[in-house]
Amino acid sequence: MTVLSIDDVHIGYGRGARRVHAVRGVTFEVAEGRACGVVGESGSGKSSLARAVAGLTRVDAGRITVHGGPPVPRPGPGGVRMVFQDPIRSLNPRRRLLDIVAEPLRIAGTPAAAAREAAGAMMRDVGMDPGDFGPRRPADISGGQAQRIAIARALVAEPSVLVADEPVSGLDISVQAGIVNLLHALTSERATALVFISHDLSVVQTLCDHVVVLHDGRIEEQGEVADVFGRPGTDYTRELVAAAPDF
Ligand SMILES: Nc1ncnc2c1ncn2[C@@H]1O[C@H](COP(=O)(O)OP(=O)(O)OP(=O)(O)O)[C@@H](O)[C@H]1O
Repeated sequence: MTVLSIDDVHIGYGRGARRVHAVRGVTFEVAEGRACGVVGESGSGKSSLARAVAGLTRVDAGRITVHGGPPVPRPGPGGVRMVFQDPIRSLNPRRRLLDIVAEPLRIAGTPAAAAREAAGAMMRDVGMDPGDFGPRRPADISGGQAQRIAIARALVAEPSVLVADEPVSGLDISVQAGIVNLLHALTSERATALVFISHDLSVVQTLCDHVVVLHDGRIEEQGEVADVFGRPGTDYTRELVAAAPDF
């Protein structure tokens, strides 16, 4: 079943001669439990699209819907949550990790004790023992552990869509695979639609079913990952594939 629908979306910044058309008529869909990669060179519009899917950037034209309604950046029906490139900066440095993971549930009105219990279970799901890590603060953990906490916080209130914007780019190579496997396991188990923004084609190939190639804000091509990367249909995609190390 289609969860996320992006229909002829346009996003621009600024006015007049300085106007930048960041996204120009992008259309694609993501079904439940499926992962869609969005790739393209720097400035191709990936982050603008990601933020719009999360309801954080206004769309100038076209429509983004989650289960038929507008995306909302909070828990509940139509909920879309994001994880970002810099996990430590995305976590409140003053709060304990268990409280950080519990916060979306508290916002959604879950009583404190139930929220803490669910947050503890979610921490276990991302491989962080709540007894050990729950009382710690973001400064006490590594980047990979912080990304696990950010993923736990994003998924604890069961959003319909998770948008991950370069979630492993800032991490040590040795911890990247663990985070990618975790994203795959958690989103497919929960039937969460995943939009995965990355410049790393090999990570997209591991994680995603479908891929959308963006070029200057337009879709260059899209399709099943094996087809697009295995038999690129355009010179732009061919160059992206050729430029990818270890590919
Ligand atoms: N807040 C903004 N104000 C003005 N222009 C912006 C803003 N955000 C993005 N842009 C411009 O929109 C275009 C697309 O940027 P965007 O960040 O979406 O691309 P990207 O593919 O995510 O790039 P990167 O990989 O470098 O993050 C670029 O030309 C960028 O300069």
